[in-house]
Amino acid sequence: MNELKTMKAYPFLLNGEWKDSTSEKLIGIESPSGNDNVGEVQAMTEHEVNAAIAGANDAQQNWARKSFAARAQLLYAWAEQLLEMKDELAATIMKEVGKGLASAEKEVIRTADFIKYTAEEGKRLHGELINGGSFNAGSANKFALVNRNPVGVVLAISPFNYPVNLSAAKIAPALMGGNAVVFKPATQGAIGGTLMVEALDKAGLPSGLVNLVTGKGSEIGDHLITHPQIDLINFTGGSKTGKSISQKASMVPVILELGGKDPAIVLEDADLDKAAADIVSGGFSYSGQRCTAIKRVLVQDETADALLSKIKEKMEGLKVGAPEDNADVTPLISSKAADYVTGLIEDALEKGAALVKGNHRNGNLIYPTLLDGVTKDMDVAWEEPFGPVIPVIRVKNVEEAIHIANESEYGLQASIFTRNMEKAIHIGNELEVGSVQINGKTERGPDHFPFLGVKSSGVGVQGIRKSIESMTREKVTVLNMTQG
Ligand SMILES: NC(=O)c1ccc[n+]([C@@H]2O[C@H](COP(=O)([O-])OP(=O)(O)OC[C@H]3O[C@@H](n4cnc5c(N)ncnc54)[C@H](O)[C@@H]3O)[C@@H](O)[C@H]2O)c1
Repeated sequence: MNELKTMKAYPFLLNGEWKDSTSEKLIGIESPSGNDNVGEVQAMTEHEVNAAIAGANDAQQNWARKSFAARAQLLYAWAEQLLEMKDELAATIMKEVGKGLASAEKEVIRTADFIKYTAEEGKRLHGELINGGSFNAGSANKFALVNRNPVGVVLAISPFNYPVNLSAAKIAPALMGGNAVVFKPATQGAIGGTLMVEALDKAGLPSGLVNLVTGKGSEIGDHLITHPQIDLINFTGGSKTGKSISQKASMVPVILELGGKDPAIVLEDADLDKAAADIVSGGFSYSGQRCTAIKRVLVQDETADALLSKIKEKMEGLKVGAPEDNADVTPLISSKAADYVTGLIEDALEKGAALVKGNHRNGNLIYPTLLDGVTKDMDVAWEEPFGPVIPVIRVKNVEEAIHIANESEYGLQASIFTRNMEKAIHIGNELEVGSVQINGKTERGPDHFPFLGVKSSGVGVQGIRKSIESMTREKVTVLNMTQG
């Protein structure tokens, strides 16, 4: 494994061995700035994918018999190894997905914390004993022992934007629950994913318990998700892919974390400085390439001018440039992604939106862009840009803000900025989203909070305890006591 670091073509881990694919096909990974080849990963064959799933299935039998304490030991060791590899991992995340170096380092540290907390939380997963007599007197001689059992082999498919964190956020709870994992990282993000698995391997991973599958999702995705030995699919990515997975994975449970169009609803009594600061960091950090980025602002007309001028002012503080320089706004993941964002901006401007700031492009780097006067006929009012553009939609009143917020196909999170807590809670109750943030930006975490999306934003619940629960199932054993 020592040679892994110096190789440009990264191998995959199959049943305890690091291998090159017999396909002899490699997938090149370019940095988002487009001027650096970060490395290559293997395009695995269907035969190799089958071996990965079969190996995981075999390894799971032994692992399921291990105590929670023994499973936790592997996770602690994994977290240690990740921290030892922090610099290498952070540099890889930076180059591969164009994230500022400091944020990339934070991603690694947060991941190690996540894994350790998962080990702790897993050890506290106690079963339950239910007395039948609480339903009716005739059942008083029955006791249900309710235990949590693994589902079997979990297929973990992760997106590019947090290639280490969102992958470990599937793998660690799955392992703690007694499952084996077949892990398919996003193509861009696959090197970070590979190094993360290397850390797990160094930590003493039993052979086959986590197998790494690399290749293009569009080529091997269907084969993976319809494989009969996959027992649960845990997917994070775009809503289109997620929906197609849920349709094809017939009778196999799915957990889907998908796209979002999180609104920030700003009322006239809000602390506008706080709202503007949160909108700027929530909308533009990592160039808006976050599922929970603020992706539209709904503001009452009489407050809009003051809010816009504060947002504009705070945008001056954003650093735009290279991930190596810790910029907040860096080149987008691909030219296709940048073209998409440019198209949304152009459509809005053609239809009469006012450009407050930005709309400047250099390669895949799009400068933070603020649009005022966005109306419902513009694509940017509804589509997820996954880029640094914030559309501001002016509304007459709170009811209109709630209506437009709920008209979206997405329902991940929403922010409400107001000093009136009762009003905030009322609005929050009306919003069709998984989480509401009162006086704060939309964001994932802390990682032990439940995390979910509704409508096209997802199915199932994650968050450390919830993730373990979502990837295990209850098993009920009924003791029928002899009456007497
Ligand atoms: N809700 C959340 O928690 C959350 C978190 C991060 C990202 N996201 C969403 O992810 C998207 C951005 O990530 P992305 O561009 O990597 O998403 P994507 O859907 O393009 O890819 C996600 C993963 O799916 C794989 N994939 C592609 N086609 C597949 C197929 N047919 N079958 C199986 N797998 C396939 C990809 O290789 C990758 O590993 C955004 O929409 C964002 O909102 C959501």
